[in-house]
Amino acid sequence: MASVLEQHPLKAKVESVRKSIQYEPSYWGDFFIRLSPVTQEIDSSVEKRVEELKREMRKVMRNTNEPLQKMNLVDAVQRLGLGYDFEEEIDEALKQINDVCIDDDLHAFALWFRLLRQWGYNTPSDGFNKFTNEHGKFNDSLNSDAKGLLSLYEAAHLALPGEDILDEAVAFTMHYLPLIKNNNKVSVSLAMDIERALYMPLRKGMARLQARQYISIYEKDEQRNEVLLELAKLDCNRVQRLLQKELKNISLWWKELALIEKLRFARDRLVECYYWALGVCPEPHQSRSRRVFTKTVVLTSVLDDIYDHYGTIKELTPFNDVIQRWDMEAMKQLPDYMQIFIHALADIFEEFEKDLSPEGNSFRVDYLKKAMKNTSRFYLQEAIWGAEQYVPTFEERLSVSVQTSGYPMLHCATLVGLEEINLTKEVYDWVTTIPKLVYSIALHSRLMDDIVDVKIKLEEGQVISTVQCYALKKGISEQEACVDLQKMIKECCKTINEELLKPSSIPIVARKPALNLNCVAEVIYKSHNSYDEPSTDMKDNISALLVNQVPII
Ligand SMILES: CC(C)=CCC/C(C)=C/COP(=O)(O)OP(=O)(O)O
Repeated sequence: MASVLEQHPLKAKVESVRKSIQYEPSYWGDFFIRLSPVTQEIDSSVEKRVEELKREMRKVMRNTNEPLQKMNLVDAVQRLGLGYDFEEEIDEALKQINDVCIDDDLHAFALWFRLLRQWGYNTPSDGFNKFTNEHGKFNDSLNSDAKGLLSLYEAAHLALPGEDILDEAVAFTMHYLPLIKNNNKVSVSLAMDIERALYMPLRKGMARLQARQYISIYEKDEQRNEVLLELAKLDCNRVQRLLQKELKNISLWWKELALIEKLRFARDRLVECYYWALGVCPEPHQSRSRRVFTKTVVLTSVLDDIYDHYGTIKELTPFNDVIQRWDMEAMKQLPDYMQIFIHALADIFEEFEKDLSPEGNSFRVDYLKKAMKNTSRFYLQEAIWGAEQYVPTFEERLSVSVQTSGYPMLHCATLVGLEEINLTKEVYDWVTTIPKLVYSIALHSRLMDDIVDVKIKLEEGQVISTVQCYALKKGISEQEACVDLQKMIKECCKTINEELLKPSSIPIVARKPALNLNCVAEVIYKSHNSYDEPSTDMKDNISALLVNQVPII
């Protein structure tokens, strides 16, 4: 069969130029390899104390009956990153809360709504009408209720498509929260929480990062539960030691592979990829998922650099053919750097197969292989468009760039590594067909990435982005296009919220990673492409999660 390039009418125009781009070297170098093993030893007395505190907390959760107290407790447990250990208690508490009629207190109602929606209940939003006037606007009398406003703001990020009242809630709270934050009647912890929320609402942040930040807020809260606070701190440090060990092993693999020493044009971002994995699979037991994810994404990053910057079109077409055929013999005709890459790729897939086959799950790896082939195919399409200076329509551009966001493949990679061994083929068929949920996270991350990159000058031979295609379609400036695309991003978030509600034939463990992938995109592409150029924020976040222990007293 003829390759995409040969079929293309503009083939004659393709003249290959090797582009070179200099990325910053890895900020972390060997840092995680050199971490001393003493700090990684999990102290058995800490383990013992953690178990005691957990037992104590289970009792507290079961014995708390007053609805608002119960809700505040569930919220604190989840926000402190301990939800994974109290699933049954939370489930039980939310079943009870679901049947309770919440009064006219804004904080209580908004918290009730958010906790239930987060847990997959399709709680109706019309209960917010009691806080609005006859024109559908929130009552200005609420503007001094700092806690209520914050809860309303957080709840509004759980909106489904068409829930205009929650758009109104975001606008209303975003107007008043910055004003009320500095009011001296607002407690220190509440002011800190408002500041955090305005920067990153709960629904959009990475769970472990938010847990680390919330420990610093919760310890200043006069109504804190001391048992819960101690547990959160010890657990955070304990999990950090486990993650350091995990990252050390992955870093040793990466060092031994020495891919970047051989392919100097590529980004060296192993630690950032692990941070990405930690955002998607935040629970301590999800070690295999993080490993599969990290190895897949770090090689995808190199693949992206081969297609975007280094490979010439003449090299890329046979390179893609070899990936499509997954034929290691056929790669001998390729340049050395491509052979080195393909070897590394084949090796990780072999490792995944070996890992999954004893539990009868090696079939999962076939799905990931297919997803990787797809990504390569679409990367090639972009490279060809770039070389030909082809200007796709917005719709054409989207059909490719949603795929090259990498998110459909990375969702699949997460499901490949998942520790739940009984996931059926139906789940993998589902993710591979790019259902609404996966499409929405892919579109969301693509648009976020392209919006932050819009200030970067197009390299010679690079295809124009979705932002530029949209601006051309509408006859508007790139800045105006960004405003419209931001609205599209908001709609994606609402669709994602909807797709995460119960019931579904796809278990929540397979859908939840989509939300987490979305949150990582929010954090990484917030104001800048912090994957390409790791920002101070990103370095600080990585240090908070993987380097600095929480002070215990
Ligand atoms: C989500 C994935 C796959 C992460 C791997 C690393 C990667 C390709 C990041 C995006 O880089 P970019 O901004 O250069 O991407 P693109 O070339 O698609 O614009």
